[in-house]
Amino acid sequence: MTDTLDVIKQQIGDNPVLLYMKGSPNQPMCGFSAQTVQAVMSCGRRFAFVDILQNPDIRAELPKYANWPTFPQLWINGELVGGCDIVTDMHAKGQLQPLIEAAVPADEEE
Ligand SMILES: N[C@@H](CCC(=O)N[C@@H](CS)C(=O)NCC(=O)O)C(=O)O
Ligand code: FES
Repeated sequence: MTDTLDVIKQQIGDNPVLLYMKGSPNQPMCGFSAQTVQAVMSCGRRFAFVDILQNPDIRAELPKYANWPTFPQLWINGELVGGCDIVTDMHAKGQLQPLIEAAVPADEEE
């Protein structure tokens, strides 16, 4: 349990933009994850992801740590932004792009 929490904290701390999702960006395994990853990808910056279907321990522990019951979860700069509803809404309002651009400056891209 403690180990899983350490892994989660490290992932969140190490990655300025991190998406916990079902499946992968190229092969999302749920419509909520598909919509969310599409919004994140459209912002054109590199981001990390964790497939929680491949990591049942994280699937079990993260909702408690995050105080957020479902997936996907988008974390930016160590803070939970939200799930599919919030992320797609922010994207529609033009609020997601500036947030991601600020977290991952273009000149840090490879
Ligand atoms: N309204 C939610 C939809 C996400 C959702 O309902 N996710 C469910 C089904 S994919 C979930 O993660 N359930 C817990 C689980 O599968 O571990 C959002 O905005 O993210
Ligand atoms: S896996 Fe069934 S709604 Fe996401």
